Amino acid sequence: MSSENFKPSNFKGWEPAVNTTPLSQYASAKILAAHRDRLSSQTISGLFASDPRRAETYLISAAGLELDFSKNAIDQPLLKTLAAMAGEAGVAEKRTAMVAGEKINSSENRAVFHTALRDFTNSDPQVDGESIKPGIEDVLQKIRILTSNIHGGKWTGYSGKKIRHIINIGVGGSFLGIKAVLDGLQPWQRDDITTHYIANIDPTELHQVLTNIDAETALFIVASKSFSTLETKLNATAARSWMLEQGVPEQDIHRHFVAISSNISAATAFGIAKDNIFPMGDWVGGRYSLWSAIGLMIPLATSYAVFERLLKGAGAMDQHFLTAPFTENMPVVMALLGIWHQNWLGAESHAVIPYDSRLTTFPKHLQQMDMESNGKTVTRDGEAVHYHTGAVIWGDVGTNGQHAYHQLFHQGSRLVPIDFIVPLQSCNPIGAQHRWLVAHAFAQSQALMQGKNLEQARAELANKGLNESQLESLARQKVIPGNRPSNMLTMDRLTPENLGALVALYEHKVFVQGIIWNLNSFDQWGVELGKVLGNKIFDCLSEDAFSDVEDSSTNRLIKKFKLLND
Ligand SMILES: O=P(O)(O)OC[C@H]1O[C@](O)(CO)[C@@H](O)[C@@H]1O
Repeated sequence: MSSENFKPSNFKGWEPAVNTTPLSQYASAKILAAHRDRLSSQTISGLFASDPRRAETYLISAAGLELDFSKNAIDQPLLKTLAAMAGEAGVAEKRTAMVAGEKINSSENRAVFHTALRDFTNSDPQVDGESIKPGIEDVLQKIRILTSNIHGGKWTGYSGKKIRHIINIGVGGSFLGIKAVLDGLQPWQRDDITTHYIANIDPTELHQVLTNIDAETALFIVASKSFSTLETKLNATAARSWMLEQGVPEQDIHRHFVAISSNISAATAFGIAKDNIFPMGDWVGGRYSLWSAIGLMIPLATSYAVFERLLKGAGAMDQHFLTAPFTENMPVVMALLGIWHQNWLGAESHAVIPYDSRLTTFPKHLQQMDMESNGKTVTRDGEAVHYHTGAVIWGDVGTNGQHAYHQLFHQGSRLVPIDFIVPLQSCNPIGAQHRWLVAHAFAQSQALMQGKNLEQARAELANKGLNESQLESLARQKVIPGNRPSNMLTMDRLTPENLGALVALYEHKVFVQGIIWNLNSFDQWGVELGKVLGNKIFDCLSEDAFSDVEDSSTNRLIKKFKLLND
């Protein structure tokens, strides 16, 4: 499907004008359409054949990462035009505004300043004319002290035993980033601490964690920027009750609960001791908050030094993002390629496939970071968009995917651009396993590009001795179109620094795309309606008599639930 076929007006109540040129507010968009026509007669393999230096030309190194984007159907004129569009959209100006602490989250009137949390330069980040550096340093110091006290046994549970189980209670941005990072930091995790997560409101999750910990050695971290998230509040209340049931004296419960929030009064009202609350500024967005005190579990499960290395890696990517020209800027180039694929070539999703088991949760973190940021259809100025915005982000680790959905990548009818993420050295080398893993990653991107034509398929089958009539139909089924784009993102090893840079890379990619699509990437009004209706339906499920909600399907479901549960 090309973008021209996208007809949002098929959806009632959401009828923006459909423009035949996507992003036509930019002069460069018209030229991009011409580039698409020009390049439609080329293949990626053909571009390699005509340029022996292609692999070096379409390569960016920054902050320990290397992006090889040569296996995309792009050339220099196209790249320059895409970069010009970023210029027209005001990416540079917005980038400056972000790191100047301006309130670019206009609908919530907030600054977007997660970069200040990992800024190890001599700059003085300010919000509302006030330096936020002293506050950042105070919180880091508080984290450092708690980490040292827990590891050193100075902070113990009520019975004097060392803390052995740390449980993060938080959801969305107060969960996914922490889990993605801690999975990545597995070689740096302490042996004497086990980490657990309670995110979902599903009681099964709570049950599974509570049956695997021991109250005397448990520390719960209630992570909630707003301290109003239903899931987190309910789970924290349940965990508190469970601790009391296990015999933790009420007066000692504070030794088992800490919280992170920008809503100190709500955390205090919940019963968290004031000294145990780690504040965060409202200038940190939830999905960008792992760098703040929300990431507390990271140093607790590893060490403060590792947390700092993670921050420094992200800071190095920030510096690259802030200074490199657009055509040599890793997040900008990834953002532009994404927009090219979504808006000009009709891709609807984007797959992220890490070839490292430690990055299993990373695509999930990206789903929140990207889809909650750019899953929008109204511009910053309240106008309906006339183009596709955020892609469906998905993925899982290779090689598992090769035995599942990679078939669709190779022969499916949809275009799915892919980021392969490959650490070139393993932290857990066993035999030739890692060499095989990397071989498969490289082979996937090569196969996607090269494909297999009918002649090749015929020749293969003829070699196997198939006769003409058997051969023809089978050969067609074995054709692999090829010419499918992918990025190869490599690093020497998955170190704390490289992991920090990787997460920051995608944050900036999402930022750039949001600017070009003219969205406010920092609010999430879409999730609110479900919360409101959830409250209403909860009342219906709980009350003896309930007045019908608007549709008969939901009414029937409510009645069925009540029949089974009341
Ligand atoms: O940290 P909080 O305030 O509990 O919010 C959790 C998550 O809920 C959301 O607001 C919406 O689902 C996310 O943006 C956020 O990360």
